[in-house]
Amino acid sequence: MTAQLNARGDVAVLVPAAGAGLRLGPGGPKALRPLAGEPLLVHAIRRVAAAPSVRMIVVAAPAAEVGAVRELLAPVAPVTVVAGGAERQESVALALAAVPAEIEIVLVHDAARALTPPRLIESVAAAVRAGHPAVIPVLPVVDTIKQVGPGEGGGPGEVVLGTVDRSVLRSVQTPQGFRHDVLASVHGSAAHAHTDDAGLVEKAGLPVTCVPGSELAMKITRPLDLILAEALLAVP
Ligand SMILES: Nc1ccn([C@@H]2O[C@H](COP(=O)(O)OP(=O)(O)OP(=O)(O)O)[C@@H](O)[C@H]2O)c(=O)n1
Ligand SMILES: C[C@](O)(CO)[C@H](O)COP(=O)(O)O
Repeated sequence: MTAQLNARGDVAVLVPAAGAGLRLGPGGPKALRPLAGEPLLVHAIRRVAAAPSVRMIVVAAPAAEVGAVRELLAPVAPVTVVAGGAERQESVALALAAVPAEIEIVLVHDAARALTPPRLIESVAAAVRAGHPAVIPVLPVVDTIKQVGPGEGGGPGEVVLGTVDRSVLRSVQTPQGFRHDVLASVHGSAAHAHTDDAGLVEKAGLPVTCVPGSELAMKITRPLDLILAEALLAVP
């Protein structure tokens, strides 16, 4: 049976959580590492489940942890847990296969963006509901961005080839939202690896619409991010 939250919701949220977390340093799978005493995945799922549009959550867990993740999340929210794959894209495809056809809006959301507020989930879902086939939350880029290449003579070090106009660049977050048929079609025909799901939609020539992202949706990637996330949790 499909685990359901709000039966009147029209959104399924896929939560890829099968990554190793290599950039976080030694330890278990990232989604299961603690933040203020609870696994990152628990923080993430609690916030997803609090978004009123969400009818179903599918978590892609590390293959060896499927049972443990089911037990961990049982008191948090009704979730479907599947085994993830070797790459994020594969984990998303495996989770997508568990979503029934009648759910028309599918969001893909990293477990690593554990503090994403429910209102961002709602705003992405609303934009898909309004007719956009693919929607991403974005933030402006704050650093100056340089394009670099190998130095002369192929020696060590890089040299700057140019400065990119940052006013046209955006930092991309999750959840990314899609019409179910669009996401299924681009994942079904994906020939190349992409770092996000919207990349597959772009490749298929469909428009991807941006909505304002949130600083709270930061991706916990490196050790400093855990410290920042803990500080953010302490903000009333
Ligand atoms: N094979 C994979 C790889 C990643 N992910 C998930 O995709 C999200 C974004 O990935 P990232 O934050 O880069 O996590 P990791 O791949 O675990 O990080 P690293 O590259 O440092 O190992 C995470 O929630 C991660 O668990 C996944 O489900 N399956
Ligand atoms: C999907 C994503 O979070 C958008 O910013 C990001 O691309 C995932 O990062 P990864 O390092 O490729 O897993």
